[in-house]
Amino acid sequence: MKRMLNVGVAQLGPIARNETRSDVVARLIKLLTQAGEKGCNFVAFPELALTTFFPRWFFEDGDAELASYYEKEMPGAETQPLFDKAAELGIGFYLGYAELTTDEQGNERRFNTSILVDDKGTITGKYRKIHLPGHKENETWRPFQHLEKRYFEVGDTGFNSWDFMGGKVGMALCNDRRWPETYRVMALQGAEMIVLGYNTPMHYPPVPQHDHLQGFHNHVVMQASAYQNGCWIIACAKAGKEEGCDLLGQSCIIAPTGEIVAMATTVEDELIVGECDFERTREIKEHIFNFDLHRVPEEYKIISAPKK
Ligand SMILES: NC(=O)N[C@@H](C(=O)O)c1ccc(O)cc1
Repeated sequence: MKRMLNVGVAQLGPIARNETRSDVVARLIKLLTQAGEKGCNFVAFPELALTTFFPRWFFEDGDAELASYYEKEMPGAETQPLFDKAAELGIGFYLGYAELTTDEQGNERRFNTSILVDDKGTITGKYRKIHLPGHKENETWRPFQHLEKRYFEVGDTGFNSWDFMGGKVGMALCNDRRWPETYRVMALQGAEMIVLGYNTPMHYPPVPQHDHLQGFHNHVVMQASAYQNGCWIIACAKAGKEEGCDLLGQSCIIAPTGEIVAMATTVEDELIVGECDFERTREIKEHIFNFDLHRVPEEYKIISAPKK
């Protein structure tokens, strides 16, 4: 049997602050249906795909609006229709959302989370974002905030690779994609495809002279990482002008050679598709980056030493 995913990347345009979950889920279902018509059996949605990107605003702890952005169950009442439609169409998917959970001690925990759902509608894998960008306190000098470090804990799942729909698939979220370790830790577990969603502001307040490089940095890290790890990379943006903040588009499918094989051309809801053959990872994994033959981990120890 061919080990292949027909991938749809369902880029989203902006989600307004007052848009309801049900309205957003209707947009996701529309893209999912288009993907089905194009023969896809897997669809990637963005990071925090169910609401506006709320870390751009400062909220006091306990604020009701802040609380409204987290999912207490997955699927919940508003997301169940997405799971139902995907299972009906036989499409697996990746979805990012804000997760609120209660641990065994009764403490509330908040994570920036993604899941892999298979073509039968079963949640196969969960990932909680590890590289949280931004800051914790209200920094009023910024034109907008980036309070992921306030609203989420560092993920406790680690980077994993799941047996998923014929291949080995891993997950990451947004800022994780800038870090080489993200991909290498998954590739060392055999990952053949890494799926990730992102919300990337075009304006980077601490170093604005890099604003024009957002698109370049997005692709340079992912193309190099696809090649260096012999993986497909599926990258899905939430894009466009969201509540006054410009977000990068350029959602893409990157082959294990590092080549971009499909890319979004708008900053709106847009589906791009590509055939991803897991066997193509062998062109890289068995040759130039054959880890067993050519890696020299004895020389890399400093990378995993604890921070001073
Ligand atoms: N949602 C994200 O993880 N976005 C990040 C990224 O694009 O890597 C990011 C990084 C630094 C910032 O100051 C703001 C946003």
